[in-house]
Amino acid sequence: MILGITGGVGAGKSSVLAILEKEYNAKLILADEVGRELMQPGEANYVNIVNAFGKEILNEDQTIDTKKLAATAFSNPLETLRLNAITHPNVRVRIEWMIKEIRDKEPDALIVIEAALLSEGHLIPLCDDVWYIYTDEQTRIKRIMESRGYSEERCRQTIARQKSDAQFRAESRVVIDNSHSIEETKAQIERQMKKYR
Ligand SMILES: CC(C)(COP(=O)(O)OP(=O)(O)OC[C@H]1O[C@@H](n2cnc3c(N)ncnc32)[C@H](O)[C@@H]1O)[C@@H](O)C(=O)NCCC(=O)NCCS
Ligand SMILES: Nc1ncnc2c1ncn2[C@@H]1O[C@H](COP(=O)(O)OP(=O)(O)OP(=O)(O)O)[C@@H](O)[C@H]1O
Repeated sequence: MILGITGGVGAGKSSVLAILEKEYNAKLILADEVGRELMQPGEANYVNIVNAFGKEILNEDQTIDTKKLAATAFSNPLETLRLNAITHPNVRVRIEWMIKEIRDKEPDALIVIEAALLSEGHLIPLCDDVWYIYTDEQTRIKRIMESRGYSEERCRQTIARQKSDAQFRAESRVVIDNSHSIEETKAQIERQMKKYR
């Protein structure tokens, strides 16, 4: 079965993934990691990104400077759409390949795809179920400030740029509330996993 995991920055997606891997032997696919891999020179998205955003985004060694790309691509919504239109189709194709590879070795594997942009990347149709990892905003901000040293202002800005709580809920079937202890989150995961047995 394929499970999609989505949610905003610092909501606890990675923490839930770690539990699924350790306790349920899940095979993990991280969409952002796939996206970054496909931006490397010689990979499927490299040339199109450089053509769209210019040689100014390159490092001296010709790799893409992700900070420069982010500054241009996230400067306005149209540029973001442009980047997503270039990257998402190949990300999806690569993820479909990864699923096939996992299933060739282990037909009954639990496969988990993690993406904040699960719906934008057209990854929801690949999933048998979708979980939204929810943490109340105040707790998220506190955790991100502590773990990543971001200012409160930067946390709020990032959250504001992402989809709203209502949007995430609308595209998911299950809500995991990670606002409390990790043990409480584990118990919710266990309840869900029991339903699939
Ligand atoms: C463009 C990339 C390389 C920039 O990486 P970098 O580590 O420098 O920055 P990071 O991701 O932390 O983002 C930098 C800043 O941009 C903002 N930002 C990130 N993503 C988005 C977005 N989609 N829309 C608006 N702002 C965004 C962040 O809030 C942050 O403040 C990176 O965001 C990336 O790889 N994006 C594509 C990922 C992808 O294809 N995922 C697959 C989804 S299906
Ligand atoms: N239930 C919890 N109790 C306390 N701390 C938690 C809990 N869940 C997650 N955290 C901590 O909060 C921070 C953010 O969690 P995590 O990295 O899992 O979020 P994320 O959704 O993967 O974020 P991003 O999308 O930015 O990668 C981490 O430092 C993590 O250890």
